[in-house]
Amino acid sequence: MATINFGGVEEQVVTREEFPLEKAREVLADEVIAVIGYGVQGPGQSLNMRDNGFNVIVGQRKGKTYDKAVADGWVPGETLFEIEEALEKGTIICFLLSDAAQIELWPTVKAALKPGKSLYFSHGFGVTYKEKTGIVPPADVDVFLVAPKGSGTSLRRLFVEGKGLNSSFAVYQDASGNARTKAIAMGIGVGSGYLFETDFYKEVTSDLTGERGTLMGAIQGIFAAQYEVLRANGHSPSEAFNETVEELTQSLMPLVAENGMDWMYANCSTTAQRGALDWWKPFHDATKPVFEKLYNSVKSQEQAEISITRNSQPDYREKLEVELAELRDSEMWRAGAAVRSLRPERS
Ligand SMILES: NC(=O)c1ccc[n+]([C@@H]2O[C@H](COP(=O)([O-])OP(=O)(O)OC[C@H]3O[C@@H](n4cnc5c(N)ncnc54)[C@H](O)[C@@H]3O)[C@@H](O)[C@H]2O)c1
Ligand SMILES: CC(C)(O)[C@@H](O)C(=O)O
Ligand SMILES: [Mg+2]
Ligand SMILES: [Mg+2]
Repeated sequence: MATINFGGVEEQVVTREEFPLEKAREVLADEVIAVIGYGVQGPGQSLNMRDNGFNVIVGQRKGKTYDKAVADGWVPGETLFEIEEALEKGTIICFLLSDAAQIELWPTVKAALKPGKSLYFSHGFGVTYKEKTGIVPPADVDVFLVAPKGSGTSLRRLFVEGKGLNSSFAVYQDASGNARTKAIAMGIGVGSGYLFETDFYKEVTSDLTGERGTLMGAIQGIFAAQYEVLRANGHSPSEAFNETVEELTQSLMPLVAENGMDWMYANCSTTAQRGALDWWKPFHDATKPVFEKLYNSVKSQEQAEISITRNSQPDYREKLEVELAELRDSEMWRAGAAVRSLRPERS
């Protein structure tokens, strides 16, 4: 473990220098890694591991997603199987169904978890909320997680570009005495940049907060609020969209990603810097109570309950699609589609 100073706090992280791909391949040399589910994380993780030289198979029920797996080069009967068959063949079971679907499939997965096998998650959800999910792994299997901090789509794209997402890892149960090493080897295998250690509870709590907060929920809320104010004051959709979203994603966030917030500020006018330095605090003060409410709702398991109940309904996909369509069909995001189509690289 390398000791890294994160803003004054020292943490131990695993880097690819100290745990190279070669070592990960050695650790997992005798394992058959069965990726169960081919939604978003399934393709990213399985393709990266396959390209990294691991022995990987995919388990996916028949349908559109199965066909996608075939198109991605997984071969039926050789590296692509029905879920039950993949569970049988795998020694490390990567449980990458949606969190709600994991509940339904758990009895089947549990039956396949013979002593000595490992159960791998990419979220702390299933076992942390075991009273709600019923996911209680047998005592004689290793249970660990690697949670890439980003979409499976980005995990794959960055890997192909020779880059990587950072991932957290955690061990829930160490039956073999080797669970932590296996978890790290899996983290390197799926294409992580560096790996930071956590536990299942902290992973699920921070993850649910982040995606409801700044990563997805809060950002849409703030975009919508500013766009509405600009529109109500006579600004055109293109002016409002450019000043709310397009400039952020195309110009300013890449600067933040490159070298931090002060670097982005420093590359804007002193007029902009003066205003931003004055206004970030009122935005902070206005939103902090909302973040506190959100964190408490995660902590009380209310968010887990909502997620399970809503995503277990037979028509949950259709209902999500209606809500996504509402976003897509809003004036702001329709303006966004028009703005994107006019980017020089797209025209
Ligand atoms: N989406 C991400 O990028 C992301 C990022 C980090 C962690 N995670 C975690 O990774 C895990 C997988 O998430 P995901 O977003 O890739 O999942 P997903 O919602 O894309 O679903 C994955 C698969 O589940 C299958 N499925 C759904 N219901 C099923 C059922 N009843 N029986 C059998 N198969 C069923 C689908 O066919 C699909 O292949 C979750 O624990 C999630 O929290 C996801
Ligand atoms: C990609 C995210 C938001 O980080 C992940 O947590 C998810 O649930 O999809
Ligand atoms: Mg999440
Ligand atoms: Mg996440």
